[in-house]
Amino acid sequence: MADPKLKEKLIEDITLLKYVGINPVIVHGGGPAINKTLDRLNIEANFIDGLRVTDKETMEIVEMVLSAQINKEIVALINKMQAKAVGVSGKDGNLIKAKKKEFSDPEKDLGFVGEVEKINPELIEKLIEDGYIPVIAPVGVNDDGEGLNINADAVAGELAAALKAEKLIYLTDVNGIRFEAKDPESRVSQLTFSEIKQWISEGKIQGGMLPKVEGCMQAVESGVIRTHILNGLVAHPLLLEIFTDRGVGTMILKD
Ligand SMILES: Nc1ncnc2c1ncn2[C@@H]1O[C@H](COP(=O)(O)OP(=O)(O)O)[C@@H](O)[C@H]1O
Ligand SMILES: CC(=O)N[C@@H](CCC(=O)OP(=O)(O)O)C(=O)O
Repeated sequence: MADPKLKEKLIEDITLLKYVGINPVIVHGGGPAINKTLDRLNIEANFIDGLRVTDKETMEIVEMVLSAQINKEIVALINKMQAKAVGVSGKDGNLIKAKKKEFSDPEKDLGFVGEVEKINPELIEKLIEDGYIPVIAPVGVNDDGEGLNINADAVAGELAAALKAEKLIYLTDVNGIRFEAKDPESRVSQLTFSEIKQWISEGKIQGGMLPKVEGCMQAVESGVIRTHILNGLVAHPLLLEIFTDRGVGTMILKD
């Protein structure tokens, strides 16, 4: 999504899906954009296990960049293409009820980082019914109405499960899950739950790929029929996956 041309092409394909009767729901991230703004403000970005350490000041930036900047950029692009989009964060309609993410190690405190407690999908269902493409920023809300920063992959998995989506598709910067993370030729077209658990324990799946496979497994357990991890850096990944038999990316399956 950092490449404006690729972003536009992708959004075009999403509007095409809507046009032919499929109901896409977009969950976006924005880690690099948050880092850029923090850098401009001379605030240091810190991560523990791939999650951003989010103090109050950082949370203000996270919410601003995700909900106001990235979200509205995507919404405006869709609307420009004659489709209808509405952008929301987890605060709207209590869409993403969240609680602070706690760790067994009490030394580990990420501040305003949350995990999903409950998705209230009614608002999204209503928007779909009315012909809109919902665009969702991964900010949750706690019981006190405070925003919590949640990994976008985790939100997408939870949301697909709550919506009983037919498909969950993660777009990333590699051609799928690989036996050797750095070797594109070692991509596998399918991976089962037990293989995933094995690969995680052997360190073959790690870093940013972890929340994606976890999201896929959770979605499948909740009734989502197909889950995929695809390369967002090639042309038309969604169309290839949905409308052709070409095996792009990796599909996650139950054993
Ligand atoms: N087995 C694996 N196969 C492919 N990529 C992997 C694997 N294990 C870890 N990764 C890493 O996961 C990254 C994708 O996650 P991430 O950087 O969070 O992407 P995004 O920003 O698209 O969500 C890849 O660039 C790769 O470095
Ligand atoms: C808790 C946590 O780390 N939240 C992420 C939310 C955005 C995100 O997930 O963006 P990407 O998909 O680009 O990584 C963050 O602050 O960067």
